[in-house]
Formats: sequence, structure tokens, C-alpha cells
Amino acid sequence: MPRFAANLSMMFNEYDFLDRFQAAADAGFEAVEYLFPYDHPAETIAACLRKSGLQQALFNMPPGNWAGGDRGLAALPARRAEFEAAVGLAVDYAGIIGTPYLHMMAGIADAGDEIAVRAYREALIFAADRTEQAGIGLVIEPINRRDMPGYFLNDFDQALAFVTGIGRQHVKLQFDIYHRQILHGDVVMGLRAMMPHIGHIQVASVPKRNEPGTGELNDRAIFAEIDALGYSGFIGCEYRPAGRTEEGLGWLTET
Ligand SMILES: O=C(O)[C@@H](O)C(=O)CO
Ligand SMILES: [Mg+2]
Repeated sequence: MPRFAANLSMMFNEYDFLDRFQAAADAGFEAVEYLFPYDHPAETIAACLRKSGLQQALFNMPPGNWAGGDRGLAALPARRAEFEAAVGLAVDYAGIIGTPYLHMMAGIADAGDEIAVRAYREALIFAADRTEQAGIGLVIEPINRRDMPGYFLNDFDQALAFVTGIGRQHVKLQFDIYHRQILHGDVVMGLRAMMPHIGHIQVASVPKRNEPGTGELNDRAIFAEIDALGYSGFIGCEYRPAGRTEEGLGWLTET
């Protein structure tokens, strides 16, 4: 049975962000992930983890101006200085919070534009160097363009090519089952083919992005496959609960 991390950006939204840690622990989770911790001092987040006895599974590097439409900066050459500062801040936070992985978002850019591709490749090398020095894993995640229109990294083979192209042990793929199903389907074959390069996995039902087991996929069979493939990390529960978070956790005990 895989181990699950509550995604505090989507789950437990009934509570203030800092209270979501204890709520996740009380609900039986042993780990958490979230998009961005940067509204709070890293020491405060670390204290929440300690107090609730939770492990940190993953968080994202600062994405630029999220409210203004930014979804990462890596493929945007004009934002390079801001990107480098974002990597620095994320690594500083990771040093205090502790996390096995940081997720570098790509940004809104044309995946066929050579300038964006070059910028992304260079950004990936920069982030790989900084995270390697800090002893942290780095992941990149293909995201479907229905949820994130114009997102640069929107294909699993494209993402895998960047991972294998850079050829660094600590740079891996973030395999979000929800995005995989929307983009390509063939989830189990994708997991089998890519598992040596997968650093982190996330799950939600398709198409509603609710609790696992409520959509078009047989999530239980997929979890069994992930186990059989020897994945030892956490699966991030990156879903929007259909109702109150705690009331929708039956799938966790049934898995
Ligand atoms: O799947 C997603 O959307 C996330 O994992 C993310 O990092 C950006 O929103
Ligand atoms: Mg995801």
C-alpha cells in the first residue's frame, strides 16, 4: 500500500494554512505537500511539521506573480534574474523546512519556440546545480493545458526528454496521474516506462479532480501497480475534496 501525503493547497481548506498541518496529522496522514510556503517564515512551517509529527514530501519554487497569471519562470528568458532569485529562496526554505523534492514550474510559453526551449534547458541546469549543492531532489511536472492554458511543459515525453537530457540523478519527473490521464491516458504503461525517472507522484480523480476512486480511473489498481513497481516515495493527494475534507477520506482506509 503506497504512502500518501495530503496536499495542503487543495485539502483541508476549511482551516487556515498553518492549521492544516495538524488537521492532516489528525486525519491519519504521515506527510504533506503544498504549492507555496512563502507567505510564512520557513521556521514557522518547520515548527508546524515538528508539532504535528508530519514529514514534508514536496513544495514548489516561487512561480512569479501567480495572481497576475505567472505559472513559473523557467522557460521565460526575460525573467531569468527573478527565476534565479526564486530558486535561491526555495533552496533556503528547503534548508529550514526539509524536503526531499522541490518542483520547478516551467511557465506560460510556447513549447515549440526554440528560445523558450533553450531558456528552459538552461534554467533546469541552473536549478539542478543549486539543488544538488543543497542535497535536494528536483522535479518537473507536465501539466495539462485545460487546467493551465499555455503551460510550456505539457507532454510527458517532452518532460522525460528534459530529465534524461540533463542526466543528473537527482532530477526527476513529477508524475501527476490526473494530468497523465488528461494528456495521454495509458497511465499504467506510463508509470512502467517512466518509473526509473519518477521522483514524486500525485493523484486526483479525472475529470473532476476530486477524491481518488470517484472518477474514470481504477485508482486502487493503479496504486497496486505503483507498489509493484517498487515506488517508495509519497503519493501527493492533490485533489479538491467534493465536500468537507475529512468526510471524503474513506478512500484512504479502503485502499
Ligand atoms: O498539478 C498541479 O497543478 C501542481 O502539481 C502544481 O505544482 C502546479 O499547480
Ligand atoms: Mg500536480
